[in-house]
Order: sequence, then structure tokens, then C-alpha cells
Amino acid sequence: MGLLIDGRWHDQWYKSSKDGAFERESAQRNNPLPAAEAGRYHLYVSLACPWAHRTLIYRKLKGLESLIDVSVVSWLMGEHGWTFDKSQGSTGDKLDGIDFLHQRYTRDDPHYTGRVTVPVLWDKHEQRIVNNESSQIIRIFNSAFDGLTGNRLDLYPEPLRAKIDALNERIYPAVNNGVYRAGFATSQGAYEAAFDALFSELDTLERLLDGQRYLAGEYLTEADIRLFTTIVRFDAVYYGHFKCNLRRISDYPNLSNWLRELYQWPGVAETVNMEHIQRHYYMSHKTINPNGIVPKGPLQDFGQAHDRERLVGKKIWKKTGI
Ligand SMILES: N[C@@H](CCC(=O)N[C@@H](CS)C(=O)NCC(=O)O)C(=O)O
Repeated sequence: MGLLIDGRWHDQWYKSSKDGAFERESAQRNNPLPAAEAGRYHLYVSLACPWAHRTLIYRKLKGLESLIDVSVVSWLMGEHGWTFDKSQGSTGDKLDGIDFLHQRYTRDDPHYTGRVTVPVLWDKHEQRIVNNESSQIIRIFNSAFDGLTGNRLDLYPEPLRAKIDALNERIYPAVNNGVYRAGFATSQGAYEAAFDALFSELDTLERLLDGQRYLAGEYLTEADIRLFTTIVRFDAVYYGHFKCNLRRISDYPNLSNWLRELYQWPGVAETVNMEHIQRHYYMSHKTINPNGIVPKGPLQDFGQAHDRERLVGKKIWKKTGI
């Protein structure tokens, strides 16, 4: 794993702050979509990555599969960062067969400095990265192509935006990024702070989901998708590999039933790849798992019946006009 400095690749582990806390670099490409066109954009993802996973779910739910093709990187993020090694689960780079994702970044900017992350939304016409921030790519997918697809589903409906924003603001630091802050901490204090904030938020979410079907109420929204991609990885990876082991998700009845409902949502299960997920984390993070042994468990079946029908659910909000 590493980063680009002035367009040159350097193999380097994450730097943590003085007190041992992990700090995630902000995404550097935050552009809106230039124009909605079928076939113009290409999506780069890792099937292991929770941030990239959000974009894959949106691509399914919003009917974008025939408009936006995808290249999947290999599960192993080693000395060259993300690669297109087909022997390690990659599809290869479908655009021009590059070997490493960092080559895509330097094609955008030959002097790029920063981490080379997924997801990436690439513009084939302009030969540049439109956006590499998942929270923005999913907003683009939520509406930009509606005129082409006729898809009216709205995961960020106007009347629920304030609620969704407030949920995201809590859940991102404590849970989505919180598991990484626990796993990549390099001091006991930083680890414990992340651990405590994580389980305090999971306890709050467990209570919230006791009385309502989804995070923002009766509709499935962006807030649920963003949380889902972390929760579905939790027991298999974060519990052990990142030492988030106060409780498993399977110890939380509401969270685990909510997880199953989302997993069983049409199209979602096809976006979950446990082989990529487990291999990526355990094989790539050599500082925390030096021998790269991948655990065989736990036994999980997200296809089991859930009990969420006991609560009122209205599925996904539908836009009235496009
Ligand atoms: N803010 C970004 C974060 C993306 C991110 O950190 N992705 C990880 C994979 S899970 C990555 O590519 N890491 C490579 C690195 O940091 O070197 C987003 O949400 O899109």
C-alpha cells in the first residue's frame, strides 16, 4: 500500500497522528457530472471496500448497469496499491488494460500527489477523474441519470434530507470510519477512544431500529446504504481484524435483522463478495496481520428470515417527476 507523490508511486503504510490516531485523507476529486450520457463513465471499485460498495449498490438500485461499466481491482492491496491482477480476483482494467490503479490517477494528473483510493468515477471523454468520493458519487447516481433511465427511486428525498444528514454526521465518524480508527490506531488510547465511540453508536442504532424499520423512519434511504456496507463486513472482519470485539452484530437483534432485510433487498446480495472482503483485509494489512492468514469463519447466513415486517416500511421514496 502506498501513495503518489508528484506522480511517482511510493510504497508506504498510513501515517497516524502524534497520539496514534488514524486520519483518513480527504478525496481530491469532487466534481459534478459533466453530462449524463450512456457509456461515457467508468466505475473503478474494490469489492472489499465499504466505500466503493456503496456505489455498486446504487448502480444496481438506480438501474445504471447498462450505462456505467465497472472494473474491479484485485483483493490484495500490496506494494503497488490497488492492482488489476486477474489471479487475485480482478476483472482487469476494462478501459485500456493498465496494471495499477495509480496509473489511472496519473493519467488524470501526471503530478498527482495523494492516496490512490476506490471508488473512482472516470470520464472516458475527458480522460479524467470526475469524482473519487463515494458519498458524492452516490448522490450523482441518485439523480443524474434519471432522464436516461426513467428510474424514480430517491434515496435522498428532500423531506428526509435533514434527518439523513444528521444520521450520516454521527455514523460516519463513529461507525464507518470508526472501525478503521480502531483497527489502524497505533496507541492504546486512540484505539479505546474509537472502540468506545463505535459501540456507543451501535447501541444507539440498535435502540433506534427497535421502533422503526429504517434509519430515517419508514423509507429506506442513503443513510441505510451507507451503514449497511460497514455492518455487513463487521462480524467477518472488523470484529477480529480491527479488534472491534465488544459485541458482534449478531449479538444485536435489531441491527442483525435490519442487515438481513437489506441484504435480501433485490440486487443487493449480488454486490456482497465475502471472499474479496476477507482476503483483502487480512492479506493486505501486513502491519496488523503479518502472516496474512485469512480466517475460515465465521459461519454467516444473511439469507435467513428477518423480523422487520413487524414495523411499517414503505420501501424507497419515489420522485413524482424527473
Ligand atoms: N473518502 C473516500 C474513501 C475511500 C477509501 O479510503 N478507500 C480505501 C479502500 S476501502 C482505499 O482505496 N484505500 C487505499 C489507500 O488509502 O491507500 C470515499 O468514501 O470514497
